[in-house]
Amino acid sequence: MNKTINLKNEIRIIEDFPKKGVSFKDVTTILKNPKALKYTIKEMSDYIEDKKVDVIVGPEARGFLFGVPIAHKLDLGFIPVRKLGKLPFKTHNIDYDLEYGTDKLEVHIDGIQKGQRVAIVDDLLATGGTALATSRLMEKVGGEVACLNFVIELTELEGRKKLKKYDIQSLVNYKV
Ligand SMILES: O=P(O)(O)OC[C@H]1O[C@H](OP(=O)(O)OP(=O)(O)O)[C@H](O)[C@@H]1O
Ligand SMILES: Nc1ncnc2[nH]cnc12
Repeated sequence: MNKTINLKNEIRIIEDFPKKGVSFKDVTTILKNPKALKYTIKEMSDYIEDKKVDVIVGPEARGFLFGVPIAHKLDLGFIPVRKLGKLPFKTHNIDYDLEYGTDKLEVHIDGIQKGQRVAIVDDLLATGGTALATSRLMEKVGGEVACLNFVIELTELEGRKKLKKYDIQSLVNYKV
């Protein structure tokens, strides 16, 4: 049954959101469709299962939506990476580039144990800034990035160029 799904048909495109010129890929239409959701979680979990991963990591906010069910399916824990000031306990942080200026991503100091292999899960790879910062944060705290897993990749934004040293999975590609 899973094999009959064409995931692209389950992603809603909204032009000019959140600003003119952006073709927004809306994954809420995957989340509300049980077959599409099951297919997505299975495909990503199957990939991660072979990589000897100890923990699933997901950047705020849409990384949580896919990261937690994948962690549950693989009997692993989930560690959130959040924007500055959102995590309640002590944190390690890293700077990352935004369109204008920089921001910080944080993880709890007891989130990742030294030597743990992590899979970083997010809904979408665009410029790769979020994935690169999350990967560097994992390495800074002693983790090893086993793979990066995305539902969607926007190929013309060339996120992969920033992430050459990592093993990357994406289920669906668009140019932008
Ligand atoms: O490859 P990049 O250029 O870094 O873009 C991809 C990131 O952008 C989106 O998150 P966003 O920062 O909009 O946060 P949100 O999930 O909290 O809306 C998306 O969910 C990825 O995390
Ligand atoms: N085009 C896009 N659609 C959805 N999320 C995004 N994050 C960065 N670019 C995006």
